[in-house]
Amino acid sequence: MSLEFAATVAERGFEVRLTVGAGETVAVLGPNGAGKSTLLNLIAGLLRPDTGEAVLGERTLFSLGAGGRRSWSPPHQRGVSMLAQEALLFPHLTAAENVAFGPRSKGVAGGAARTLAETWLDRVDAAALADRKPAQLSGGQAQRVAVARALASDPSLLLLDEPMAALDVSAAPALRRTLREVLADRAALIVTHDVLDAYTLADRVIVLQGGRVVDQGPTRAVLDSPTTPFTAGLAGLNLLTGIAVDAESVRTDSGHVVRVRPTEAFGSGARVGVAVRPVSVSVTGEDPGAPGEGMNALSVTVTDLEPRGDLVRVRGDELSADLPPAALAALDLAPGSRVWFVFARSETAAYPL
Ligand SMILES: Nc1ncnc2c1ncn2[C@@H]1O[C@H](COP(=O)(O)OP(=O)(O)OP(=O)(O)O)[C@@H](O)[C@H]1O
Repeated sequence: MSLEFAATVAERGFEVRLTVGAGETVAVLGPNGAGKSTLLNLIAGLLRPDTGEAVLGERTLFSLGAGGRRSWSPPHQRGVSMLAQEALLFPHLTAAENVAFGPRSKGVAGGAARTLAETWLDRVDAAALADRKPAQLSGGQAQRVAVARALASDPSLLLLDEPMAALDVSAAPALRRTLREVLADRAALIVTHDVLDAYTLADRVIVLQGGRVVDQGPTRAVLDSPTTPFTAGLAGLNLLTGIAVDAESVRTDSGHVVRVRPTEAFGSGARVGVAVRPVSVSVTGEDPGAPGEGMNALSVTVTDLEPRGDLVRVRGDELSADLPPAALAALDLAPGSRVWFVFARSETAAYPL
């Protein structure tokens, strides 16, 4: 079943229109305060928008026009299930009783509800946990049971609010695998801060910022060619923005001319983005002079240094470089150092914004 959604909430500066196709999983990305929880709460019926309309399959979730027809379905009549960061199971019920609770409250008889609960627990690899109380479950196990509970009521749309966020890193991969299976043929929206979730679980991503959709499209397309600094940061890419001089060079907003891999995707004068991986950027303390045809050398002031795994990220005004610690020691870098960031034209991807 598909979702057509449009809503405004003036108090929060929220104005979003989106669709989720039948069987499609859409990841919702965005910085803190972007409106991700607001979006889920509007769909779930926990928050009423000022204006807008949402239709899930044949069902109108709300229709609140200025003047026109006004309707509003309460949360339990929406065919929507929400999976939160915490499993939020009823502590006095067993895992199976927790899963059976939704079907029971819709009138499914005890035996049938129990069978349904066992089927769903089995689907999420939690059959062995059926008779345990929540206090006897690990965080990952409890979240698995919560997935079964969310699906047992056969929702038309599943909402997931950072479902892996509260789990320790060792429990997250197994739950991600389970979600990958259960989301395969299901309409779902997943709010996440983790780009891995977007890559592994979502067909499409929507990027929210300041209550608006600032970017959307197939996951790979959005993350490979980011149009906002936020999306570039998520994708682990540098994003330079500027105006195309011709098919192979771009004048960045700060006035550098960058040679890019030639492309026919835009003409001169177009507004473009140039993505470069930080590992493709090297740093030198000596003025490289005029670099070769295929190279770029940008004079940069170092703003900060941040350890990232085996590498250190050196941030400059508009670009970052990831260097091994030994290379860094040889350069004697500190915030305020003047250096040159060097990268090959062949390591860039330029695209219209
Ligand atoms: N209960 C509330 N009353 C009024 N404004 C709110 C309320 N909750 C959130 N807001 C505001 O609405 C905007 C969107 O917040 P929201 O919680 O939806 O963002 P988010 O993307 O989920 O952020 P985070 O990643 O921090 O959870 C923010 O400006 C926030 O301050």
